Amino acid sequence: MGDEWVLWSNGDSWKEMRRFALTNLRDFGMGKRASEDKITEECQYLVEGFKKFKGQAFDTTKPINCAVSNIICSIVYGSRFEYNDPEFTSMLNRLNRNGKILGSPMDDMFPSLFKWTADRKEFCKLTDDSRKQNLGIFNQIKETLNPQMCKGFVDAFLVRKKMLEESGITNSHFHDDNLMLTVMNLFAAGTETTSTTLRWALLFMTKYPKIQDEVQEELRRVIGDRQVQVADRKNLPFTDAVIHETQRLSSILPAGLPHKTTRDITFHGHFIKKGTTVFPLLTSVLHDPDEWERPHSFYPAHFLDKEKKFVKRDAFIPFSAGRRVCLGEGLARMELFLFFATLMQHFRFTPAPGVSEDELDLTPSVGITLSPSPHKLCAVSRM
Ligand code: HEM
Repeated sequence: MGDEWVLWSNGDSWKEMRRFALTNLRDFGMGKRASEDKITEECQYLVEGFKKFKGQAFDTTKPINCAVSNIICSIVYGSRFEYNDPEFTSMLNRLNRNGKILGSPMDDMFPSLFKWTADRKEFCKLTDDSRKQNLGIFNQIKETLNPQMCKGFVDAFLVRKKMLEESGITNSHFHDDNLMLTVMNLFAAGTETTSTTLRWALLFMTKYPKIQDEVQEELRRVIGDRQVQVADRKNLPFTDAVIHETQRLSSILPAGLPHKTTRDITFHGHFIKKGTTVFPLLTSVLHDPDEWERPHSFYPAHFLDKEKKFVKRDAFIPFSAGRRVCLGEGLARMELFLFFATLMQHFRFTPAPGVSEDELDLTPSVGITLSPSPHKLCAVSRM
């Protein structure tokens, strides 16, 4: 990844922005109740979106992207979008295309050559369009800004910026560039990852109908027809194990995000010079044959003990670990659980007519994340 695209930043600016994002995301959505309400509300829109296909085969990408993205939009901007709003769809289309470009081997491994490619030009144009669109949204937010009633992250940032300016502080990290960078990073980091994981989960359920049966049976027995809640998770060990196994096997960010060493270091006997770019290969842990009984199969029992109770595994690190661990882990886990369980309650997922379960292809398509190859599924209503 070219240096200037590194997610977030380093040093004091990173520290301050990460702290502010965590506090405010907690206030506007990552706090358990607020985000649960937002996701629950969005679950209903997603179910309606799926119902529109009346059991016919369709590509799940768009409705899932919209639902997931709406959670981050309501936290960041303070409101959600309709799935067919052109402002929203253009935002998502640019994000998807840039995800593909950023995941190309050229960008990841040869950033200096990437600078000269046509993809790079397209990437810059799309990023510029997103910036302009965000500027428009920020201006609208500024017009109605009420410091006593912040609706989302952007409001809170603008209020803090104004407060610092009024007290004469001119060199703070709360400037327009950091607002733009943070909002674009939250939007990118919070959409494609969770949405791709959900699409893998539905594909696995379609390919392995007996596992789908077991999830639906557990949901029927424990929840019935009512809306599933985060508090139900502890009573749904099989469903929880299926979600964890989806994240483990799909390993959507196989090489994590690149980091630079801040000093010379010897790691496992290898000397690494200060300033070296390091890729933490998450897949080497998520698929490690010394850690997992069936590293390359979809095997939810990895996360169940003999009594079929859920068990945590140390080698489960799809969100990475350490100081730079995914900032949105809590939110992502909540989204995955509520969206997945709700979809399982409402629909039976089957392959498109004429396609057998065996024919469903699990070869990933390479982009900034590893996503399922293009495919269609039928969502047959169960309620
Ligand atoms: C299934 C969903 C997700 C997965 C698998 C995932 C995974 C990751 C990984 C592996 C990293 C890199 C950590 C490192 O640098 O070592 C990361 C960073 C990050 N993620 Fe996530 N993520 C997910 C969802 C989200 C969501 C919903 C948000 C939105 C709030 C988010 C925001 C971020 C941010 C801001 C960073 C950069 C943190 C920093 O550098 O301080 N992620 N994520």
